[in-house]
Amino acid sequence: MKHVVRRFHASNRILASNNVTQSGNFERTQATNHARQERKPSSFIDLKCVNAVSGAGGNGAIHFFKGLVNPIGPPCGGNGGRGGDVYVVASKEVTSLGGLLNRYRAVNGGGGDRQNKHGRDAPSMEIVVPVGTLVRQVDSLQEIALAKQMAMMPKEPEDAVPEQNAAPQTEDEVNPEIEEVLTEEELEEIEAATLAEQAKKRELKKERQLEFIQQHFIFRKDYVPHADRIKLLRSRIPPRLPPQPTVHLDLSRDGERHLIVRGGRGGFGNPHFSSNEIKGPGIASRGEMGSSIWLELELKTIADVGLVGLPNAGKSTFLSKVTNATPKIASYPFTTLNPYVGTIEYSDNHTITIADIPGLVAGAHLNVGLGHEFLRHVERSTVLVYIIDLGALDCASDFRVLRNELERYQTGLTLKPSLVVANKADLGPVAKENLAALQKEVAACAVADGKELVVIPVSARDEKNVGVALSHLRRLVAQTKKNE
Ligand SMILES: Nc1nc2c(ncn2[C@@H]2O[C@H](COP(=O)(O)OP(=O)(O)OP(=O)(O)O)[C@@H](O)[C@H]2O)c(=O)[nH]1
Ligand SMILES: [Mg+2]
Repeated sequence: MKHVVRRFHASNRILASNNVTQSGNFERTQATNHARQERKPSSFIDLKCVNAVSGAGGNGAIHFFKGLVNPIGPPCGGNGGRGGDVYVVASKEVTSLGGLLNRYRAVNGGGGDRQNKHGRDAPSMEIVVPVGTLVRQVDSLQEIALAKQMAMMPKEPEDAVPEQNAAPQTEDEVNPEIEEVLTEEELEEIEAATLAEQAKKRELKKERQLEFIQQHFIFRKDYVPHADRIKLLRSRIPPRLPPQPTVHLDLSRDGERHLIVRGGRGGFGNPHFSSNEIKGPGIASRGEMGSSIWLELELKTIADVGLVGLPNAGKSTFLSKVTNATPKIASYPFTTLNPYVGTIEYSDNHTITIADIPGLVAGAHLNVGLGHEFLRHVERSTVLVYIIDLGALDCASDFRVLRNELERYQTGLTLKPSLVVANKADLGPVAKENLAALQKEVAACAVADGKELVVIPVSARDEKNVGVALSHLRRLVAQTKKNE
């Protein structure tokens, strides 16, 4: 049998300090400490938040051809280039989110130049993620904090009566009592003050308008546009593009590529603004700003088969015998700390991918052991394989524990087409006795679910009966895919 393997990087999965102990459960004691000491920190990460920022467009330029006759010739400022887009790409060459940066910032577009030279368009930037990554747009941390703050702010009582604003008095409606009291000079002073106030307001409005215009346009040195030009320029501001839809992607194919944030458009050089009225425009437009969004990336392995079992049941041994994956195998629990994916290659070159994940224990949903977060890696498997240790004290109870944890992770997960591999069948009479008890329990579950559930005794270590399990797996995967 030929084997091809896709392997996740070694893990630095955080061994969350978890001292929860329940009777009958594994405690994360010496065994896990052992595993922790033996493993060097590495980069397996299956959940990550990244910030994607597109590049700003380049500014348009203000230039004029200079001739011998005419020192200020026709306008020749080039347009600005486009800012870089940010894409997300799925690649089977990448197996973890561990290598991703926290921020992806695309380059800004180049500015325009003299002699109608346009700025260069910036290259796009790619966030390369493993196949099986889910990409969701989320609020930035600041936005989440702000929303929380707003929610905590006391609301205005509904029955509060709004303050009655007295209608402004016009000149003719001056309170007669005041008129009686104020002298003519005093009234003139008030009038002058009001006029000054109004002039100040007008000035302020003009300043604001200019500021707004300057956000979109660049002017030749010392040029301050008049009110009519400001009005004209306002009408020349390019309309905004429709907002991009919220990002929500499931990257399941190798090479899949999606636009995440669009780069800003480049600004126009001054020739764009020449017209019959304006022959030598000292104006160019600025490039559009880039956009920034936050993405939550979650890796959920897509394999045909997902192996689930208690620690030490022999999942990694099984994987190592049916593929050429080389997971660590040892006689202490929690040897496997991050998912592995291997490929079973049948003699007719048919292939099936199979994912081994860290062991589950009772209470994994409460973060006992390594927790049940790793189940995201079998969630999307076509078929589940329960690996049960026939040397354990109570195999039937082990099977119940596994099913319970699967259901707690995701309701209905146990209804997936499944196979029970009763491992360590080489252990003699104990194994035989346990196998009978397990078969009884599995049969009861199969009846309750109305599903076919077969138990295949194997010895992964001695490679006994493994071929039967593989044939059964192939049939189950094919059948399920056909029905989908
Ligand atoms: N007797 C016997 N021992 C086995 C068999 N399969 C695995 N083992 C032993 O069981 C122990 C655990 O095997 P692993 O494959 O590391 O178990 P695991 O389920 O991957 O364990 P975790 O990664 O800790 O969850 C090792 O000492 C293996 O040699 C088998 O078929 N028979
Ligand atoms: Mg293992």
